[in-house]
Amino acid sequence: MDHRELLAEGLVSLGLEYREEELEALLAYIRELLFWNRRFNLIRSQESELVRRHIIDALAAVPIIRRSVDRKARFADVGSGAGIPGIPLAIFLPEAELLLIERSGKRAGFLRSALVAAGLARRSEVIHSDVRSCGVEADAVVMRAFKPLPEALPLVLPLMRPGGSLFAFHGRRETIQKELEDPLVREFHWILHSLPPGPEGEERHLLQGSYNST
Ligand SMILES: C[S@@+](CC[C@H](N)C(=O)[O-])C[C@H]1O[C@@H](n2cnc3c(N)ncnc32)[C@H](O)[C@@H]1O
Repeated sequence: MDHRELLAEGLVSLGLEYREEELEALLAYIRELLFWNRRFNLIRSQESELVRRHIIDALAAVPIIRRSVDRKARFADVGSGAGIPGIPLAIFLPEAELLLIERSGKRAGFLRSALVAAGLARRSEVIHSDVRSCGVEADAVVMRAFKPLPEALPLVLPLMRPGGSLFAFHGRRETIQKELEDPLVREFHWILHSLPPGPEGEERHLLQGSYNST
């Protein structure tokens, strides 16, 4: 199957309706990623796994995010790397604003090109910075394969606007339970969503967190 067919199959399996322009934007992003990947090794998994392991995984969160975040919200993808989950999500959240925070210069360079390729340049920005010093605020923070929650929360909390949400892509429930025992993690209110399993049947979850500082 080619990328178009894999994307169409994955979107149908998620029950996510799509328009041709969204599929084209994803394909343009994939082309840019594969082009840069030859030089910079942006994604570790096989090219054949890119769609199912990374892009469909990110898009599985779209229905949950659409239900719980304002459609004009500003999102920050922390430790965006190759643009996952921020870029696929922004393609399916057409009124959202997107900030991609990435400290690696070569990845930030790729991300700038990818935003143009995917037609997102008008409502998105790459922040080439360590998250500790990025100085931005967002209504929703998304992160995937960034750091375990006890390490990540002190870094992302200063970015979150009052009443904001955090969406952390996660794997096994057992690992999540351990992270939820941490004192700072326990100060958040969490909703645990099960996502469809990965290509090898791996457990996938989305943790939705909110923080009440009062
Ligand atoms: C394992 S990659 C995950 C990338 C992507 N989110 C994904 O799911 O494929 C982690 C990324 O976070 C970035 N990163 C790690 N610590 C960071 C920090 N303190 N500030 C900004 N970016 C950071 C790394 O440069 C790397 O690109």
